[in-house]
Amino acid sequence: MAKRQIPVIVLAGFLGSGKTTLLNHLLSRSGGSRIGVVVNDFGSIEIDAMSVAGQVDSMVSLGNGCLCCAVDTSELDVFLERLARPAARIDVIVIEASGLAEPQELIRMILASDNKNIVYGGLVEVVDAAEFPRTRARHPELDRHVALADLVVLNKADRVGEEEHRAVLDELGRLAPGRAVVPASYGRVDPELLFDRKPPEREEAIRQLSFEDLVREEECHDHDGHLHSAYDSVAFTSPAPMDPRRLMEFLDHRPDGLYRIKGFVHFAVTGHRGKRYALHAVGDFLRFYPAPWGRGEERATRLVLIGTGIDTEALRAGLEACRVTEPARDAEEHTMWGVLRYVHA
Ligand SMILES: Nc1nc2c(ncn2[C@@H]2O[C@H](COP(=O)(O)OP(=O)(O)OP(=O)(O)O)[C@@H](O)[C@H]2O)c(=O)[nH]1
Repeated sequence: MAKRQIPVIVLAGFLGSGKTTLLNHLLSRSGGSRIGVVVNDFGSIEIDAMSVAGQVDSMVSLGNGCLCCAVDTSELDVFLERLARPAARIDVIVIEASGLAEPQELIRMILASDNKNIVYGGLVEVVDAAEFPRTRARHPELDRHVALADLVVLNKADRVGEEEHRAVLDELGRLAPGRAVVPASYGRVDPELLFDRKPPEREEAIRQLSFEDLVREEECHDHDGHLHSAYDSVAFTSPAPMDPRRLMEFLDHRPDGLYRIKGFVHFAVTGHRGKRYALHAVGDFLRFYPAPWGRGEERATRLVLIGTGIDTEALRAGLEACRVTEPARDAEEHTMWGVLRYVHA
């Protein structure tokens, strides 16, 4: 009997659309299936790797740079090999691309892989319902990403009204005719949609795509047209706690081009020292998510800022100015009020 090949699914979507959230949902709802995960961060701190729940033995992380350019087929193969070895007992592999990756490059790499144990399993494109019209206007290449998708997840349905939702759905229908578009909130899709999707016509579509992609391989290695070529990132780490008021001042005045912030913040404030504040900014959206620090986890702030036309040195200096450098007692609780405004969903 032929050995079953492990499907490799590419999970893509623009910065902050909800890929890690969807991945965590899949991991928590995988039932008996074992999911191998490859995460890829644009910044040099592996925030995504730290945000993927409970993955230790079946996750590999490729930090610093988009997978589509920073890694070539043979390097990706090494990681896929690790996950696809029989001892790992993996049923499906999900590659979470960075929010600025070119999905077609990843697909091309998977199709060009020498690994006989894996097979390309499709592209899932996550779309942020609230941001899509604006993001698309700035990055028309997103239309192409949506058009390549086998499944489009229209995420953050909770953030838009009925009319806006319908308009984005219609637009996606035009961009990816005949493709499944699944509305979701917090990435809560039925895992069956991803793991068990093999209608015959899809295989044909993939074959055509592979041919085109491989023929265009040379052109594709000119990365100037890639989404990430216009973006810069700042990675900031500080063992010193952050001053909540100064940090809020910094966040409230973040420049327009600074589209995405993610990571964890350490505050030395009475009643909050034991909490790791996950921070997410996506466009105008800003949220903190407090959760206890892990046992033995180093208390430090680790942030990645990603944007276009940003002054990276000024941003770094701005964050450095938020550090509490003088050793003192914990700050009083009311200094956290500005942060707490952004805690509830
Ligand atoms: N309101 C709302 N927020 C969501 C939803 N899905 C994700 N988020 C929030 O959006 C932010 C970004 O989510 P992530 O899952 O980190 O997005 P991502 O695509 O992995 O981000 P990058 O890796 O930076 O590209 C987080 O604050 C999430 O909690 C949703 O359906 N509704």
